[in-house]
Formats: sequence, structure tokens, C-alpha cells
Amino acid sequence: GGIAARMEAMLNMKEYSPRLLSEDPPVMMLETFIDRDFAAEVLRVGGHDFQRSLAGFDDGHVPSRTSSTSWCNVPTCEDSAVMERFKERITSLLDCPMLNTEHLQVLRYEVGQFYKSHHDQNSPVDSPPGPRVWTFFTYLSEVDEGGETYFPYLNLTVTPKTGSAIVWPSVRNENIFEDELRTEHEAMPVRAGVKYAANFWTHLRDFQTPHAAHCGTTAVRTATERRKAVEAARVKNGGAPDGLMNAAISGVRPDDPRLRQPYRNVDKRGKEEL
Ligand SMILES: O=C(O)CCC(=O)C(=O)O
Ligand SMILES: [Fe+2]
Repeated sequence: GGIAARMEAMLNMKEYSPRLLSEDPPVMMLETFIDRDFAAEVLRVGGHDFQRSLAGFDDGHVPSRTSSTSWCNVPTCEDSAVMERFKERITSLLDCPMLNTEHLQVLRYEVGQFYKSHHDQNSPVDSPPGPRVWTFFTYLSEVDEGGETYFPYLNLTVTPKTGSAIVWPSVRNENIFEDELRTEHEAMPVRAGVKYAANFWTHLRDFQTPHAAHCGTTAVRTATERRKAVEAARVKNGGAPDGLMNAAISGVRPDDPRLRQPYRNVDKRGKEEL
């Protein structure tokens, strides 16, 4: 399947010093993904607004995750040259349209903070974006003590190193609709120093457009607001300006011939993705 093929391709990107840490399921280390200056810039721009990290259920403040998160979901961060360059590097490595990515998040763990063992695949397979396929995790600092990423099923421990990245799938190579449960992982408590890292998740399908449209949530928006947000997200991420998604949310009738066209993402390189 596509996951094995991507991992194979990454192994040839020698400039990132790739190394397979686990073969089945695959976990890839890219030891020199970005240099120290680039990492410092990503942290400076991306770490603009740290709040207690959320996870899972209720109001999202769970005892199993005690770090802070800064979401890169505001124009000053999203549209910055450094973030565009960083995200481009990741999406071209994964051969994934920018539309399929979530907003990047920068994490901070201070002494004693951690994220207990969990799995990153949290989206129903029949949700508009489909499952989270890849986690691309970049370390933006070293940690004096602790703060490793630990994969309990793989007996694998990764020590943070500034500018290095690890990448793994949340779904199975043989069947992308099946969770790869063995890539469960944990952020071990930091015992000395501060840990900074960046999370970037990609989905099977377009994430940005339905996210902007608040599909499947209770957010109330007028049809006009929704259309504008969707248009902005699509065009910003290189999407075609007109498509089934737009038609579907702008209230066209079910017998409109446009609805019979398959919905397509067109990424910046003009390649089509189902
Ligand atoms: O901090 C780490 O090492 C892992 C973080 C993580 O798993 C997550 O944010 O989903
Ligand atoms: Fe995670």
C-alpha cells in the first residue's frame, strides 16, 4: 500500500538522514530534517500562544496530557514564510496535498509534564477528512533529562534532538481504514529542561475545507459566512475554486448535475487526489 511506498521513498531522501526505527509498523527517523536555525524560527513563530493542551473528551483538559499547545491557526502564524516553508517540506515529503493537513501545533513540556500513552487516529473513517494517516513530529529542542517519545508496543524510545523528526502511520498499510494500534505512543515526563516539538497531522482526504465549514459540529454560521470561509480555505491551500464541496454547502438542489461530478482535490502541483 501507499504507506510502505512512502516510507521507501523517504529512505532515499539522504539529505534528511533517514533511518527506519521500526519496520512493522514503520516508524521513520529523519535525523536532519531541519537545521537548528530553522527549528528556532519554527518555535519562535509557532510558539506564539501556549495554552493547556487538550485531548479526548469533556472540555479536553485531561489528566493524561499536561503539556501546553500553541496552535498555528491564525494568519500571522499560518501565513508566515517560515511556516509555509516548513509545512511544504513535510507535505512534499509525504506527497500529500496541503488541504489534507491539520493546523500545525507547537508543544511545550515543562518539568513534570507528559502525555500518557495514546493513539493519534481520532477521526471516524466516514468523517469528511477520513482518518489521520500520518503523524509528522519534529523536535524543536533538546531536553536535559526525560521527555522521550516512547512506543510501548515497539519497545522503542526516541530521544528529542533539535531539528530531528519522526514520522509514523496511524492506519495500516494493508487497509487504510483500519487503525494501526501498534503505533500507540507516549511523551515521557520531562525531568529537567524544557521540551518543544511540533505536531503535524495529515488526513486521507481534505481536512481544511470541511474544518472551515464546521461540518459535523454545532457551530452556527450563516450560509454566506460558511461559503466565504470555505472559499478562503480552499484557495489559500491551492484548491480548485469550484467543486462539489462548495456546491454541497451552498445549498444546490440534489439533482444539480454538478453533484454528479466526483469531488477532487487539486494540490499546488496540479496532481489529483481522490
Ligand atoms: O511529545 C511527544 O513526544 C509526543 C506527543 C504526542 O504524541 C502528541 O502530541 O500527540
Ligand atoms: Fe500522539
